[in-house]
Amino acid sequence: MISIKNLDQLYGGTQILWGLDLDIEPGSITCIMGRNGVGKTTLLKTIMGLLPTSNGEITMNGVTLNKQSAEKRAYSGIGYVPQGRDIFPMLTVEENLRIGLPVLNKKSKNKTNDIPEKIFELFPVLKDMLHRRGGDLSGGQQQQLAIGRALVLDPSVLILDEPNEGIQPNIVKQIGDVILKLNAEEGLTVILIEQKLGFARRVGKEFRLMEKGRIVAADRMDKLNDNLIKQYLAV
Ligand SMILES: Nc1ncnc2c1ncn2[C@@H]1O[C@H](COP(=O)(O)OP(=O)(O)OP(=O)(O)O)[C@@H](O)[C@H]1O
Repeated sequence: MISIKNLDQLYGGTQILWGLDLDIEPGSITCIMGRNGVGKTTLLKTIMGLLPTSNGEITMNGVTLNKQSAEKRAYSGIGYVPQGRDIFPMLTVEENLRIGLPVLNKKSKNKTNDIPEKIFELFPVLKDMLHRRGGDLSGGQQQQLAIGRALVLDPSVLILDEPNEGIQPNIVKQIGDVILKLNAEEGLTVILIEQKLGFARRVGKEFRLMEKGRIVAADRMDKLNDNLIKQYLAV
């Protein structure tokens, strides 16, 4: 479904991604893993169109994304939850969630002013906190809001950049449960950067290990062995 071929990415004169190849199958949950600074976030931002594609090709369902804006990619069904969440702190939870409605309405025949009930079923806390400002929520609640906001767009692919960074274990568990449920029940394709091995093993079906801007190992999650961990993940 998403296919990346020979992708280079540079910041100014510094090359970060080097001829990177990556295939993401529909309905998969793929953990992108690797030490700090290997280019994981840069890869996700390039898939999302937040960085221009320097060289190489990114396609989704056979359509080339290279020249499409991030907004167009969101319309095409790619949801993105950035590192650090990026919710609007001065807007209420409801206002944060409503931001996705114009995209949803453009995609579907049934126009709505209502936030899909599904979001509140997945994250009940968002209903309880509907009128609170985003900035007043805890870190874990903000992460749930950021994921909820991405899901309002009804994406077919959800991209998450370290969703569990700095979040308490019970909310990490809930986020994992939501990812597994959406994947099992709706076939949602998920790509996430994950540093926590336990979470990656529980939720991920596939792994891709990165080093120095390249994918250096790719397999099913049950094949992530101690040698690979030692070589590419241990610090
Ligand atoms: N806007 C930028 N301008 C210049 N260099 C950047 C920029 N953003 C990231 N870099 C550099 O690109 C390299 C890859 O960064 P990136 O954030 O993609 O890595 P990462 O694997 O996601 O790391 P982490 O696990 O620490 O988030 C790093 O050396 C980083 O310093």
